[in-house]
Amino acid sequence: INEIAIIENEAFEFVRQFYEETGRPSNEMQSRLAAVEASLRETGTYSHTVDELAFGARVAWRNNARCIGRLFWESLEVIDCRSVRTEDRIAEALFNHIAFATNEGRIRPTITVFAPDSAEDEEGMIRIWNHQLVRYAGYRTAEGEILGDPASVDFTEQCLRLGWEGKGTKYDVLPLVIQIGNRQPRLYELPSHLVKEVSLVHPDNSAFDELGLRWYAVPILSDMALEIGGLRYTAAPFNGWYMGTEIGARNLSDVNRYDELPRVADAFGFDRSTNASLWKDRSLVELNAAVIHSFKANGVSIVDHHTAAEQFMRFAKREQDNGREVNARWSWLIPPMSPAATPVWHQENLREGRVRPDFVAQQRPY
Ligand code: HEM
Ligand SMILES: N/C(=N/c1cccc(CO[C@@H]2CCNC2)c1)c1cccs1
Repeated sequence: INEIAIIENEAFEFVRQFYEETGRPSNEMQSRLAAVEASLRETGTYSHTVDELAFGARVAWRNNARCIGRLFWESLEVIDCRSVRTEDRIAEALFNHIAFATNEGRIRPTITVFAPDSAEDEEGMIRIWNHQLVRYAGYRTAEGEILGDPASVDFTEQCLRLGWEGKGTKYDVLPLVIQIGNRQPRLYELPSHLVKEVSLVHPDNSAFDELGLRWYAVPILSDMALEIGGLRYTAAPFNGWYMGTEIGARNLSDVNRYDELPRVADAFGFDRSTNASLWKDRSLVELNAAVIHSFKANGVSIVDHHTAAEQFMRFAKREQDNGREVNARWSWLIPPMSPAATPVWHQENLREGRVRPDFVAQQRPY
């Protein structure tokens, strides 16, 4: 019973926020509140209207303390797939998400929302096992080395266990793994024409191009839950565009990721015998410059960390002007490269609290 009371509190708070923030009449709010209460009493759950769902997804983005890209929260494209109930049709919807969001490179921030874990005719919770819809495999080799992305080793081993066979290259795109309830998870290879990738080249140094570095165009997070008004959407993949440092200062440069800084340094002839040459810093700058240059040259949306930081400051100001508190975690909002050279670094009064709607981490399904 108290579980229903908790859902009811969250539901009423969300419905009130929806009607007030969108300027809908209060008499309509009252009748909506009564309908939600009746549904909770009869079935222990309720359903969002399409407008409530879209508003909730956008506000969840606006609320997330760790996102630097929130200036554009109102333009999120919301695809309602709550009626899609088979693995095959979920896979089809995910293919459509990739194509729609990629948009030939003019990336559209998009979320596809599948049924919540409390849906009435539920056949079981829907989970996408992938961390992101597009990501590279990581293989532990016989010599104890890792080929590909070390961050993907566990998931890759699950895919192999479930019957997938990778090509065994450094940049193998992983399959989708979709599970409903505790049924056998189903695997779906991504059609290659859907997966846009960017080969990384440097504007001033062709020796860099010989490194053969590349990355995929669109980051589509698929393992977080979207919580709105007491309902939990356990499969709600969402994408924006990349901030360059994610690829250049973490994914390709972390020692426990692709660890490419030594090879970048050698392509520029930096002195790697001493820290004092700042060869790692020089390599980070050149690698990140190559990422931004290559994405733009290929017409793929990307934002540099200075522009992204300025956009966040504009977002924070606009929220304050609208009388809303900004939910923010400083340690995530500063970029991993030249953080003190961005205005976010010097922003003192950033606070974080528990807000809803929001995106939340969920337990790994494997
Ligand atoms: C439009 C361009 C966007 C940019 C440039 C951007 C940038 C970022 C960056 C750099 C991070 C930190 C990631 C990390 O350090 O690993 C982040 C976190 C996050 N972003 Fe955004 N974002 C964008 C759009 C979105 C959208 C559309 C959503 C959801 C609708 C979203 C939700 C989140 C969430 C939930 C996190 C925290 C993830 C976690 O806790 O692991 N972002 N964003
Ligand atoms: N640019 C992005 N970057 C990320 C946003 C959220 C999470 C991540 C990856 O998070 C991993 C888990 C925690 N750090 C790495 C990356 C976006 C992905 C989806 C929408 S925007």
